[in-house]
Amino acid sequence: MSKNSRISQKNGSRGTQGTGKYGPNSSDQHLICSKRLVRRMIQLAETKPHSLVLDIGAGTGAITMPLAQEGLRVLAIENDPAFAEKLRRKCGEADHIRIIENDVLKCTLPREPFVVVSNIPFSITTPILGKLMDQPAMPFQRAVLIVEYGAARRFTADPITNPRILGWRMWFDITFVQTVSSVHFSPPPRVNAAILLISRKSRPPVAIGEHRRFMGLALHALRSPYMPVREALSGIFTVPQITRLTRNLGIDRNEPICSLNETQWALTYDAMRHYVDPHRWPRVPKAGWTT
Ligand SMILES: C[S@@+](CC[C@H](N)C(=O)[O-])C[C@H]1O[C@@H](n2cnc3c(N)ncnc32)[C@H](O)[C@@H]1O
Repeated sequence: MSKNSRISQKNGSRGTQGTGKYGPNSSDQHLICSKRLVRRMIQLAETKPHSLVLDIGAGTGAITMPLAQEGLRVLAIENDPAFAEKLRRKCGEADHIRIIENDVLKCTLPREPFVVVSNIPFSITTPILGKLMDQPAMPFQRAVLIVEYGAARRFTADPITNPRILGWRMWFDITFVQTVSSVHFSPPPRVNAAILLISRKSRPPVAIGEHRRFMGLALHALRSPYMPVREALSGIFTVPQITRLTRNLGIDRNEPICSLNETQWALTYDAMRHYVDPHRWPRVPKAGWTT
């Protein structure tokens, strides 16, 4: 594995197999105990031979080991010292598995294309997804993740009311694959889980180079998601421009702004770029913004 491929919480019941109650993740250690579930996840990842695959929150290797057996290059990230040590012992000298004992949120992601197959710690689901998708220019390609059921529903729901999720869904397809019963984990979490599939859009409706400016529009327009389109866009477009735009979008000016789908957002962004004076464009958010 190249040097460049370095990887520069609150619910569920308490786990007891890692550092346990004195460790960093005592409520986040629900280990997979179903080989069939792991096989399904690997199948959904559609990796190519020698793909670089990240296992975020690798635990004792329920996903890492089968990934390595497929001949894939695996980067296993685990911040519990006891789990990391168990994993190191299991992996032995395997040179295509690299273990990073660190907090995933402090790691630098690889600079080469990579895939993620993980049963992630539920309590940091949003920060992990943000790390993967807030900067779509990064080489992250695809993820098969076990997340909490409610989170999987939230990230795939329509209408999209949250600008950060809109930003993710403009460049990535996010799909709810299936519910996963809590009996497939040890100890079982209090809630069911789900498989979430994320894949980079091959033809995103807005170019990657426009991402920050698009986020300016999304943050401004969705500041109050159920506001009528005519009001939400009034600081940017003139009244005649809004009339023309809503006609082109095939919607009523009084519909809530959150009712726009990804294609309609792209058309709105395009109209702003072409017909609106730049001094009326919403401010571009600073690097590191989140909502
Ligand atoms: C749900 S368990 C999954 C373990 C293993 N992948 C499995 O499926 O059996 C989540 C794992 O993430 C680890 N973890 C929690 N917070 C973390 C963080 N900030 N950075 C890295 N690993 C973390 C926990 O120690 C735990 O091993």
